[in-house]
Amino acid sequence: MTTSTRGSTRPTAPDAVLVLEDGRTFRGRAYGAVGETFGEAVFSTGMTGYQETLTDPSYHRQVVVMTAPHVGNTGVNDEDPESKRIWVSGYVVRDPARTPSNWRSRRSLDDELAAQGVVGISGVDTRALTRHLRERGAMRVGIFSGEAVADDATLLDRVRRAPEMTGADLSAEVATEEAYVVPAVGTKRLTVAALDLGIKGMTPRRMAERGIEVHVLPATATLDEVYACGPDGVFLSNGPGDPATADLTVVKGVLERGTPLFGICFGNQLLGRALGFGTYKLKYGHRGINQPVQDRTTGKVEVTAHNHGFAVDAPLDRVSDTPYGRAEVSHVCLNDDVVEGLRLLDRPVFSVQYHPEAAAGPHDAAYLFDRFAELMEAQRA
Ligand SMILES: NC(=O)CC[C@H](N)C(=O)O
Repeated sequence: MTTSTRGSTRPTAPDAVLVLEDGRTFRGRAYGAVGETFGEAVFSTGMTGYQETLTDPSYHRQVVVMTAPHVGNTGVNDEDPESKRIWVSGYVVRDPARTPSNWRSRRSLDDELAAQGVVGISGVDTRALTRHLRERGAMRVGIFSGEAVADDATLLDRVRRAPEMTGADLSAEVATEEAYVVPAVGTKRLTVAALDLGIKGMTPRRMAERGIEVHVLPATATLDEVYACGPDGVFLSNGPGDPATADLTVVKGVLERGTPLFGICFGNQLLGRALGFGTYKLKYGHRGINQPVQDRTTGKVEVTAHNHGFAVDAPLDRVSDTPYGRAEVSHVCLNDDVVEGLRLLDRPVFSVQYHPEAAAGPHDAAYLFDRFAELMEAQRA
């Protein structure tokens, strides 16, 4: 490990080009690894927390455009990653830090991206690119640098042959292969079985801090495997891909048994589908750490972290009858009225579309982990 925090944004980095599937191109310099990459172009409005974004498994197969103009200022540390590696398939920034500076910094972001083989591009007018994605919607993209650069028509053809996000089944590609346990901090109060569909590291930690022992299970775990640890509750994690592709057998099995259930993001979408609601692709999604959400059970507004491109299609104005009892939309995004949470009225089951684990992000929604613990304790009593 190098302890140098000097910047290494190479003044001589090769030319790079970003090609969107609708034919628009942006030119810049290679940032991180030199080569080529493909994915879905999405933008994140977070001004801090780039390490948490890069290592969130939900970003698998997405090329993330940062709207904050300066990226990499605090370098890369060993404490903030949300998983063992960077998952974004590409990274787009305007003006990378030349000299990262922070007491925790170990390396520059440029070096880290290169070491992990992540192709990026800098020097892009990310404002223009973001406005384009807002108007036209998230779409496929390719980044090409060094020897991968060719004429625009050839590159465009390759972008158009890359797989789409709609219909992508990706959880098993990012989830743990082996089950593991995150022990409770202090006295153990409860046990949770957490289905890893692309879980962020902070999520089991937030539960552990509340005296919960978390058994993290592979995405492919069966219902018997979920119940093998004798859980007080079941957790459905965030994750990449299209929720319409997910197998709902375990979720439905948990709902039938009436076990307390909490889901985040992909987990909210799976719960929604198990209840009989549809999911659909948003035009350009919500990504960032400054999204206003209202908790309709208390009326309170919270500022929250988001990363979702799909959403649940459930009525905002009435209670719905589902195979598992009455359900309602518990949280809503104040920017666009997108469903941000669901809850059952007759069973200890709820979920949110955003990220109460707050890594990185505001901590307004931490109460949801307390709510989960209270539901499990009430069920036990
Ligand atoms: N963070 C997540 O869990 C994302 C869920 C899903 N892949 C989406 O884009 O909506």
